[in-house]
Amino acid sequence: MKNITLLGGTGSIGEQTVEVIEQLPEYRLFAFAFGKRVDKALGLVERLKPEWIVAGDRQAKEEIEKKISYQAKVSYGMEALCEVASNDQTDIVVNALLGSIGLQPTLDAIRSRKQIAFANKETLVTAGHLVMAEAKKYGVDLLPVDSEHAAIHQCLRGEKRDQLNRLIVTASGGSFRDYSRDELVGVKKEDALKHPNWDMGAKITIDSATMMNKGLEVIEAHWLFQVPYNKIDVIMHKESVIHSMVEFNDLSVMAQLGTPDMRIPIQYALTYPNRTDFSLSEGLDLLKFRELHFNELSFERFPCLRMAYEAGKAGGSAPTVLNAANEVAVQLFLDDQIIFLEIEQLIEEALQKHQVIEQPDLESILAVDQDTRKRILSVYS
Ligand SMILES: NC(=O)C1=CN([C@@H]2O[C@H](COP(=O)(O)OP(=O)(O)OC[C@H]3O[C@@H](n4cnc5c(N)ncnc54)[C@H](OP(=O)(O)O)[C@@H]3O)[C@@H](O)[C@H]2O)C=CC1
Ligand SMILES: CC(=O)[C@@H](O)[C@H](O)COP(=O)(O)O
Ligand SMILES: [Mn+2]
Repeated sequence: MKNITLLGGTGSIGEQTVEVIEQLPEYRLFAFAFGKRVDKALGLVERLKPEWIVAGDRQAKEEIEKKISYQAKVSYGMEALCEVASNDQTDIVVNALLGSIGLQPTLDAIRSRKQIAFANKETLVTAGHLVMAEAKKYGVDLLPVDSEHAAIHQCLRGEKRDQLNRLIVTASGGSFRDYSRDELVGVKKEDALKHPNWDMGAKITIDSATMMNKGLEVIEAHWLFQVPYNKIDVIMHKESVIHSMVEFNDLSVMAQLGTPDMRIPIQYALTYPNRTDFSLSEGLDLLKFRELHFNELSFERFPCLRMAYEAGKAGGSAPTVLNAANEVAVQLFLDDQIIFLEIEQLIEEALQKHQVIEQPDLESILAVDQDTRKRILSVYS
């Protein structure tokens, strides 16, 4: 039996992870961490009865403690998140947290040599150099849950890394794929939240619409697969059937295809290196699509993608600023404090004002992250 600790259990990936675990007889949910959504957490923990529950704050802890129908250890806050991610009983940590808040629990899970199923891309964007150095030191594999990275991971299985030409990451185009720059001016939040192919959390759905999601994924791919930015291409593929591709030196291209259902890559990461039957959705029926489309992505139309490449190539603390500014700007948009196009403006300004620190340590990363957020928020409070 494998004990799973699920961080971000009330989220879109978290809830789908619970559904996957319910179908896997050799796996049990040992611990469940969430933020503020107590009633959602309650419904999920009552299904799988984890021994340990970690809430985001004291209020959520006290509330869930009162409502829960069985005996469980309940704690709260960052220290508890790190403790649960690294404790002896955990075999696999699923990091489905949203945002750079996932950095410290990830480092602690790595240092305790846990298998990690990794969805929390912001952590790799904010401090990829620290995470990968620790992963190397402790011999831990980060098994990608993000669909593009799960695809690349599968395309690379058994291949020699020095025979890789480039990664080709696919992008759906998000909610406003066919809009011109002018048409983006008056877009509504409700429309931005309608992703054409995936049902996901609010933040990543907005990231898809700005194309920052693909930018974050380029940086995530750089770190996970140790590939330089000039060997990572992005291509628009509106159907999200091909999840990504790898080109090798003999010009063979490997692609991974599948129904757009995140439970498939979640199960892949949990069961790796095995594959197990999957019964939660229908297999891919290419005849339903008949045609697959591919288009160029322009940096003029999608400046967030340009900024992500630039920040990734600049390195040091630049991606930390990119990520923190994006997290704050998206939240301001979701809170109706800014319009859609101001998201990219706030990020651009934050990057321009920042003096890049080379090889920042954890303390510097955390300071840059907080400072970026504070500077932007000071204008809106
Ligand atoms: N959704 C998807 O299909 C995909 C998501 N990803 C990535 O996976 C990650 C999660 O995405 P998604 O599931 O959509 O996000 P959601 O917003 O749906 O969920 C985020 C989770 O993180 C928890 N959380 C947030 N802040 C804290 C905190 N301070 N302490 C403890 N828990 C916290 C939330 O708790 P609560 O809600 O209770 O406050 C929630 O459980 C992101 O990095 C995203 O980019 C990658 C590929 C696909
Ligand atoms: C399901 C998943 O992995 C998301 O990151 C998805 O890729 C979003 O789609 P786009 O960013 O391509 O619109
Ligand atoms: Mn993705």
